[in-house]
Amino acid sequence: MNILDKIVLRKKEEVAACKAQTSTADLEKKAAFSRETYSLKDFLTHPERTGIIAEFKRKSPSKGIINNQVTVEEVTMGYNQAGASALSVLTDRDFFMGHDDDLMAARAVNNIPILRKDFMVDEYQIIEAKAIGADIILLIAACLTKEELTAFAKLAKSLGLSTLLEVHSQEELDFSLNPFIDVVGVNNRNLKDFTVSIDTSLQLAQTIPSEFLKISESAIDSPETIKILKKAGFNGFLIGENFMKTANPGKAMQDFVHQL
Ligand SMILES: O=P(O)(O)OC[C@@H](O)[C@@H](O)c1c[nH]c2ccccc12
Repeated sequence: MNILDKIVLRKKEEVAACKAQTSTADLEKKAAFSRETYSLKDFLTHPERTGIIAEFKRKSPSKGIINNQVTVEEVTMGYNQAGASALSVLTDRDFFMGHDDDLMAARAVNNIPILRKDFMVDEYQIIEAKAIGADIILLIAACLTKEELTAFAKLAKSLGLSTLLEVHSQEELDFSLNPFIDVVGVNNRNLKDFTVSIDTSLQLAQTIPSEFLKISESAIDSPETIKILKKAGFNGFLIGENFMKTANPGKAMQDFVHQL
């Protein structure tokens, strides 16, 4: 079984356990559930922001521990000050050492959009995303059907959340677009075997319909790469490890941004 299948299998068990503990009616009573959300599109195109979606990630299945020494508050505030258009916070526990509490902590100290970085397999998690203070959800085409992608993005829209659709191939792009999607992300990392290539973004850039903003995700480790991706038409760049692997991720982002 590939790693993505393993994560999805585990996620379905986890969601079933959460549902048994907390009803959606209870989630809807949380203070954050009724907050005004920030729009990903607005912040990606804001002239004073960099287009970078900067990620807080302690650990990943492909790299193991990346950084377990920093706090989510210091890192996300550093990213925000360095000009991030949005923040991405992993909330998956078993494979990424993340937690819903991390997102809530980031929410408390930042006024820019936050992506709940997790594997969405059930509508429950979208209501939960709003209840913990997220603004954006990720829908991964590699683990959802066309019907799920439409229903999930539609629900997100009705809650005021932005949807980032993640694709890795032309086949995925062909079946996964729908009118409720806000932004299309091309993942340079294949989630089934962990191989990475920026060419994935460069190739798919041509065929993403122009009404969608485009972001390139993963394995971006130099300002030079951003310049190439911008030329290819990308509006946003999701970066995690390159900043998280340093002792001061906010400072690392600031230095990176100065070279753009
Ligand atoms: O750390 P990187 O290589 O800069 O990648 C960040 C982000 O793109 C990556 O964490 C990611 C992209 N899509 C995902 C889906 C699930 C978990 C993680 C991801």
